[in-house]
Amino acid sequence: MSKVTVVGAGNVGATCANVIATREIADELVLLDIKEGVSEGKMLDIFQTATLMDFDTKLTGVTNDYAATANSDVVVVTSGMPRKPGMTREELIGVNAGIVASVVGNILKYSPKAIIVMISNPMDTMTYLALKKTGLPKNQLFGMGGALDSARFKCYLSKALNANSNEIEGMVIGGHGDTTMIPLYSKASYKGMPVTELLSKEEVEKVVADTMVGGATLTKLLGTSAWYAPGAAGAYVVESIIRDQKKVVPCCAYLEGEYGQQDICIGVPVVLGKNGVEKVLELNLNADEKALFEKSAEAVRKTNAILKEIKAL
Ligand SMILES: NC(=O)c1ccc[n+]([C@@H]2O[C@H](COP(=O)([O-])OP(=O)(O)OC[C@H]3O[C@@H](n4cnc5c(N)ncnc54)[C@H](O)[C@@H]3O)[C@@H](O)[C@H]2O)c1
Ligand SMILES: O=C(O)C[C@H](O)C(=O)O
Repeated sequence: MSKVTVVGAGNVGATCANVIATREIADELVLLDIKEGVSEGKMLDIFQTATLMDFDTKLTGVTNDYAATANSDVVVVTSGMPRKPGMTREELIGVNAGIVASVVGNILKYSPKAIIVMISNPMDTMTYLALKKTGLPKNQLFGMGGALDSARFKCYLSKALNANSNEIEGMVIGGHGDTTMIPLYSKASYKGMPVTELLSKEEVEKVVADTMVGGATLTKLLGTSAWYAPGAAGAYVVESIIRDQKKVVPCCAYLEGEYGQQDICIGVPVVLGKNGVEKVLELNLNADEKALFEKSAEAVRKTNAILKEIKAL
């Protein structure tokens, strides 16, 4: 029997729960929020699609009742404020640091062995904060950003190539920020053909730029940040853990020397299985990509430093 909890029943949390339920990724699913009745209502609404969508995941919605989350195998943290148009993710640090710290403490009281997936923004820094606060081993807590950014990269590549996005390989590493993401176009391919041989330099540059501001573009269109792809990306990483699929997914993992970095959580390809982050894969980056990774890590470190200034760490 597998059990998953999603904390935060807002746009991303409820979408993630909906995908987990409809795809029957877990036997049991709990959704928790501090807003009275919201999780209960959303889970009842999802339950009422069971006969229409043909699934039988056991669903529970609770208001701040962590006892109901006990013995979860995986917990997804989506609680916190989303950005508004014109804001960066980093500006959310002050509000979200307190929320994330209290949520992970509560989760561990009832599910000390749960694999924790951080989604709240600024995600790289929230992952670092949660890891430092809890002292959990690095396999047990990581952040989701690269799965989403890579899905966006493949979406923009498919548009540029006029090709099926499922037949495109592509990965985004680095920080989950408008200026810190690194879409690895040199390694992206369509059916084994490098995209750099299929698109002009200008076309590739546009795909990269669009990917990096993928979240900001949607925030401008929607008035708040996106949820369908973020929620599905959350469910995707949960599935790899619950089903021990060993998928290679770029995730925000704690580095101890890999990619020349120490004491930082940042996006790199990892193997995701029942133990969470089971391995960090070291890609052979070219000189430009290495320089971009260093710059990205520097920016993430700058945001992490704010945690001390605001006394969150
Ligand atoms: N990492 C990513 O790829 C990614 C993608 C999308 C969104 N996000 C981030 O995810 C977060 C959620 O986004 P959203 O669009 O769902 O926002 P939202 O406002 O729709 O939902 C957030 C929910 O968190 C709840 N919440 C707040 N404090 C809580 C607490 N202490 N305990 C439990 N629940 C609490 C709120 O009541 C609300 O329902 C934001 O920080 C956003 O920036 C990250
Ligand atoms: O853009 C945001 O602020 C939310 C999220 O990080 C995203 O990329 O959709």
